Amino acid sequence: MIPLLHDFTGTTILVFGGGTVGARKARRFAREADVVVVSPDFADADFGGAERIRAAPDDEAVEDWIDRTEPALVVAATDDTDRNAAIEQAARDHGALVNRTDQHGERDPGSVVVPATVRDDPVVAAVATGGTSPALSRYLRERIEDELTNAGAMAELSGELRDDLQDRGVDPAVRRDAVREVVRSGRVWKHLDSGRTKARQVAEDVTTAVTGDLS
Ligand SMILES: C[C@@]1(CC(=O)O)c2cc3[nH]c(cc4nc(cc5[nH]c(cc(n2)[C@H]1CCC(=O)O)[C@@](C)(CC(=O)O)[C@@H]5CCC(=O)O)C(CC(=O)O)=C4CCC(=O)O)c(CCC(=O)O)c3CC(=O)O
Ligand SMILES: NC(=O)C1=CN([C@@H]2O[C@H](COP(=O)(O)OP(=O)(O)OC[C@H]3O[C@@H](n4cnc5c(N)ncnc54)[C@H](O)[C@@H]3O)[C@@H](O)[C@H]2O)C=CC1
Repeated sequence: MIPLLHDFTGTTILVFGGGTVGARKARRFAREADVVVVSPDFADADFGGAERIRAAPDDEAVEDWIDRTEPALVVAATDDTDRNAAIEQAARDHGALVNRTDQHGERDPGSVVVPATVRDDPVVAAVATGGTSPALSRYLRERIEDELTNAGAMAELSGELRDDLQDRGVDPAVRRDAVREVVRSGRVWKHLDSGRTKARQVAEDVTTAVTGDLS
């Protein structure tokens, strides 16, 4: 399985099942999508501000919910395997992506897996185990969390320098070397701890060492 990134901004995501698993997925997706959770009852958990609707849809009602909400992704997180299978089929029939939470192993196209995720925006890292050991995904996610400290700031800083070099017409090969040096520079990383202004100065010194003085 190959991880891809998907932008769900402006879409609706429909979750069936209000247990701890439904809550975790709702939280995950509510950061950028409008999430609707349909379930006869709800765990005492954080649903990330998702809209909660109390209902216990049968297979036909599942189809109605999907028709009505036109979701980009449907999450099947009920505790009923047959119902989850019907939810998967209905999502497919509607051309939506589907996340079966009660299965692991091979998947058909359009059936997606949710990895463990670490963020320091705009940087994101994901861990999955091919469904073999979600507990390990979680543990590895915890272990790499610290690795991403300041990665977001580094992405923004090196992105700005990349744009600057592009604007100044620097040759692509030189530009690439300069940006590579910046993201690998221990000094730039160190200064990101204490603020962006100094880090930017140090990063500019690093790029100038590669490009020569362009002024
Ligand atoms: C296939 C997949 C489908 C999907 O949900 O997309 C799936 C399926 C199943 N999970 C089960 C169990 C657990 N899942 C977790 C945790 C997470 N599960 C997540 C993803 C995935 N879970 C996908 C594969 C990802 C991969 O490839 O690794 C994470 C990473 C992402 C998220 O959910 O947000 C999130 C950690 C988030 C974080 O902390 O960062 C824990 C750990 C815990 O709770 O502490 C346990 C208990 C321990 C254990 O079993 O490992 C069961 C068995 C249920 C049963 O026993 O009946 C099934 C069904 C089955 O395996 O058949
Ligand atoms: N993917 C993952 O990360 C994990 C998946 N699982 C699997 O996920 C499923 C859900 O796990 P939990 O949240 O712990 O279970 P749970 O039993 O706490 O929650 C299931 C929820 O589904 C609701 N439900 C039942 N029929 C429904 C219907 N027709 N429509 C909508 N909602 C309905 C129930 O009322 C309940 O609120 C289980 O099948 C379990 O095997 C379990 C742990 C982790």
